[in-house]
Amino acid sequence: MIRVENISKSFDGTPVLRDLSFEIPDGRITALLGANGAGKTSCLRIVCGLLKADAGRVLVGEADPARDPMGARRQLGVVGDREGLYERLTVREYLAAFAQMQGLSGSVLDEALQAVRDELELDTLWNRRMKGFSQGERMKVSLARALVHRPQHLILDEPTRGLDVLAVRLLRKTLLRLRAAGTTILFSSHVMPEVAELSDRVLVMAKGQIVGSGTPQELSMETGCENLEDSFVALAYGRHQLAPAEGEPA
Ligand SMILES: Nc1ncnc2c1ncn2[C@@H]1O[C@H](COP(=O)(O)OP(=O)(O)OP(=O)(O)O)[C@@H](O)[C@H]1O
Repeated sequence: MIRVENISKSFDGTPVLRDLSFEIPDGRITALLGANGAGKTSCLRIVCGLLKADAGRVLVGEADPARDPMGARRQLGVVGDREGLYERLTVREYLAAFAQMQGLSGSVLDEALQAVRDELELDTLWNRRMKGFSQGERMKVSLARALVHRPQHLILDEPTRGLDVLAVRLLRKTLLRLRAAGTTILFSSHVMPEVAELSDRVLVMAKGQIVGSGTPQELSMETGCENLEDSFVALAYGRHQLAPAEGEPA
């Protein structure tokens, strides 16, 4: 379980996260939705221990990333939205280095590498240097890196951005398999059909606060809207934004 308790964060005196609290249960896929600038990435970076909150506390399992970064990192896999890869390394070398940093060695390391190679269909990329990798290839490597140490918790910031259909399907299949195995999954996205299809629970964020949470169906009932996109607009921007644009059918 991931628990966020009363987190606040400001940049240069401007509040970005305001007394934010929520829980992410095990064995479920939770989506974090919010407008551009709502604070999703800042929130995820705090959960991962990459950014320090001004106030409040996070628990990843039993570990607080601010006080016990190594303990939290062992239980966390992270797929960020703007990360770089070490382009001179082959995929195998890169994943082996990360797995070693997580304390894996010997036959355990070899088995972990083989497992992500098979699961993420990395055979043809395995011994290639990563320079020039396409967006989809980079996503596969990022996901493999996040999963190589079999973490209980997985955090993904806009994981499908720029991916083609097959890459999205592979990601979706992987997330569903991890959910079935009990993994705690939190991802941010702007793609409503994907969120509606994949997530058990949705958190809607606006101006650094949670303004709605529940299953997509619960959010529809709460807002009286037919679909997740309209529910999101009503919660995040206000119902007046649901009025049809000029030229659109009412
Ligand atoms: N390091 C920083 N320094 C100053 N301001 C920052 C910093 N990081 C984020 N911000 C600001 O905090 C606000 C929230 O940004 P954040 O990236 O968390 O939003 P987001 O919901 O992930 O947005 P998007 O959907 O556009 O990626 C924005 O106004 C952003 O400009």
